[in-house]
This record gives sequence, C-alpha cells and structure tokens, in this order.
Amino acid sequence: MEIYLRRVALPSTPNMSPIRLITLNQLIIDNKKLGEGEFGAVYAAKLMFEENSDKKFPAAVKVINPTTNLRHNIEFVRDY
Ligand SMILES: Nc1ncnc2c1ncn2[C@@H]1O[C@H](COP(=O)(O)OP(=O)(O)OP(=O)(O)O)[C@@H](O)[C@H]1O
Repeated sequence: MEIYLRRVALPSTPNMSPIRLITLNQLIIDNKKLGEGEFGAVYAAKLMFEENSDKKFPAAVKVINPTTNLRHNIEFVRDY
C-alpha cells in the first residue's frame, strides 16, 4: 500500500510541498470521519515521523474510494 504525505497549504497559496512516502506503521487512523470528497473519505489521524515515536502529530488521512476507477485514482494522486 502506498501512502502519500503532503503538508496542507493555506487555501490561498499553491501547495508546492513535495510528496513523501510513509508506511502505514507511521499512522494511527482514528475512527473519526472528518468529511468526504468525490474520491474518498477523510479521517482524523496521528502521524509519527518514525515508527513507535512518542511524538505524534495531528493529521488528516484521505482513503481513496476503492470503487473509484483506476484512471481517476491516478489523476487524484497526480493533481493532489
Ligand atoms: N485537514 C483537514 N482537516 C479537517 N477536515 C478535513 C481536512 N481535509 C479534509 N477535511 C474534510 O474532508 C472533506 C473532504 O475533503 P477533500 O480534501 O477530500 O475534499 P475535495 O477536494 O472536495 O475531495 P475530492 O478531491 O475527492 O473531490 C472536507 O470538506 C472537510 O470536511
């Protein structure tokens, strides 16, 4: 599974932050849905920059809807 990490920019500024790959072990995904978009649901989460680190940072995780077709998923990741 590939997880893409990107810092969320202010809405008024272009998001120029690089995409970074992390592993699932660096995330604790809460059972709290924050919202939903066309491509999938967004959940509250905690992010660790190193596995099992005591430092946990609040994050929002978008889980891409598996029913969305592959072309759309590729477009989503490219444009994100
Ligand atoms: N960082 C965040 N913090 C809190 N809530 C968030 C965050 N990101 C997204 N959400 C919630 O999830 C909802 C969907 O966000 P998302 O970014 O997926 O929207 P979208 O761009 O319309 O989706 P899509 O690209 O799939 O059409 C938002 O309307 C908001 O309620």
